[in-house]
Amino acid sequence: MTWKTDDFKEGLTKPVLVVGAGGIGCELLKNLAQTGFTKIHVVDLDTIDISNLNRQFLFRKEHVSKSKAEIATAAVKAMNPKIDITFDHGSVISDKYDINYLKQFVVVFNALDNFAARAHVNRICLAADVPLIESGSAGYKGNVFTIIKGKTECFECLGKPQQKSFPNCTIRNTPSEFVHCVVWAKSVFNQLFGQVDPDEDVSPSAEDADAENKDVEDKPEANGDEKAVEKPLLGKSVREIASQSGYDPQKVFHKLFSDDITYLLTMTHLWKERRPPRPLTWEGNSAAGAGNNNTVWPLQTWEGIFTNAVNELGQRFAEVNAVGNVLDWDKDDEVAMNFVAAASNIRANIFNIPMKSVFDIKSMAGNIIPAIATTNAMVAGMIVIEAIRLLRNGVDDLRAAYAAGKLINNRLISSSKVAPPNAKCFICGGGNREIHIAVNVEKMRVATFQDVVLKKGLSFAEPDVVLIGPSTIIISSEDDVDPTKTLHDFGLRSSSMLDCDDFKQDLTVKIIIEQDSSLDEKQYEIRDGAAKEEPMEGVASSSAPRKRVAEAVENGDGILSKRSRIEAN
Ligand SMILES: Nc1ncnc2c1ncn2[C@@H]1O[C@H](COP(=O)(O)OP(=O)(O)OP(=O)(O)O)[C@@H](O)[C@H]1O
Ligand SMILES: [Zn+2]
Repeated sequence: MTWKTDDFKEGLTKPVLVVGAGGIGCELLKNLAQTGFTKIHVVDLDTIDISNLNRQFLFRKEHVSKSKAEIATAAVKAMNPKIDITFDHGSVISDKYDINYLKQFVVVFNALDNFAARAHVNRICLAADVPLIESGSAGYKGNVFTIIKGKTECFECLGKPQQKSFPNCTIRNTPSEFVHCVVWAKSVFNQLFGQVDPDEDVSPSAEDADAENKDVEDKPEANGDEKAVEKPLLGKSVREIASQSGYDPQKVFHKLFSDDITYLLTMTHLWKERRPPRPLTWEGNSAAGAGNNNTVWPLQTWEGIFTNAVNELGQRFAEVNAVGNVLDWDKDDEVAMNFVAAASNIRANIFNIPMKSVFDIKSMAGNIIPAIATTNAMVAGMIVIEAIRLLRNGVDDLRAAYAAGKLINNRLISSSKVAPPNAKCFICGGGNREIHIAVNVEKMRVATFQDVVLKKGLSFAEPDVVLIGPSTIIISSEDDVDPTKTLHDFGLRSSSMLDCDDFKQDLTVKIIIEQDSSLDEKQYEIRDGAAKEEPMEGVASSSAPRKRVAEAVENGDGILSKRSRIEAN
């Protein structure tokens, strides 16, 4: 008996939508064409970059800078001219891809690389009641699962993966892993050459973990000879020291690796159970020992590299600053990368943490998980198997498939039953769509609430927000918000209730505001009892509210439990 029944063959002629023509998308389009799908529409907003060519095999060198969707479409046509394939060079979040448009497809395939687009497609597919096959890969890991309204969990049932963050006091006072030094070094770059952000202060912190430490705070101000041990220059920021000295590398080095470390040593209780750091003095070393980027160089060499990088970046900063700009850190800018590599290695050495190579630091600092062509090929294969199951037997036959990057029971690819919808999911769970959000209404501006909380945090595309009761319009998707107004200015208080409606996603959610004056203007907390954050080091856990704090940061492509989703591909 063949599985290619007439019904199945008929299914292959129905229109399918492929969202994303990158690593997984190229493999998938080829598989769909070879499996016999005959009506395909593909959408991708990007153009081909030379770095895509190693794995996005539908593209060639001559296609660089051309539309991915267009070239992929032409390549599929060349494979089989009978296939009716069309494309859009644009975003799936654009108006064209509304719920009605989606209803023509028998299945949608996500081959995306970011949470926002994935969440949006999840919502519009649920609203249109069209099955969505979601997929992702990161390094050797990959997964595929199908989302069917009311039958399976959706993309957002497990909540949004939180970016790994480290307690501020660990970064500033007591680094214990190399990555803490990398995070610190990237902040130093911004403090010296970028947009100064007070939340990214790099100097020792006398707060939090050190609240009990009276040694420093209670001592009278230093005078005369004792100055070096008391509060060495902590009053001046590294930016002030740098600009007052014309970015003198010796002065910057002295502040970061001598004065600040000496200051930390005065917080004696920090070092009762830790190995204390060791201040360094600048010796004017050169970068002569530098060699292969894969090897770890001697400390003196890093000092020389640090010196060269401060000199060059200081000059660049002076040029751009003269016209009101600042520098942005970029892992592919060799000098900026060298600065971070040198600063993190010197700090690591001071804190007795083994140093690392530029290559290792680059992948830590750039948060890079390599895209691997064979993983994408495996994922695209799994997607088509799921699509065939879906077309043949519907939801009963589906499996969530994943590659864990290692053999499990001698298999590279494993699968599990599809999970049912999470009753608590605010997208597909049914019942009350309510979210409790803590903000500081006096500090948070409506514009921040719109961009950071609703769009970045909760993945709304075009939210309209009304204050329930007085029916005040807080945000209208058709008008710009007043950038000066706070939530308080619009009458929001603790327990205020908002109706948040997104026409594009056919989604209405009730938001209950909880006032928390400990939060700053860009912070918010989803108080749903879901993900918890560890308390700050040194703060008794009983006194620390163990809640999720989401910041105004783009979420990283976080990964992975058995069933969880993969954000990159
Ligand atoms: N909103 C969107 N609408 C349409 N396509 C999108 C959207 N967001 C992302 N994409 C596309 O999804 C694809 C994801 O593929 P992939 O992860 O291989 O990314 P890439 O950008 O090609 O590679 P890399 O990030 O490694 O340079 C990309 O081609 C990207 O342009
Ligand atoms: Zn859900």
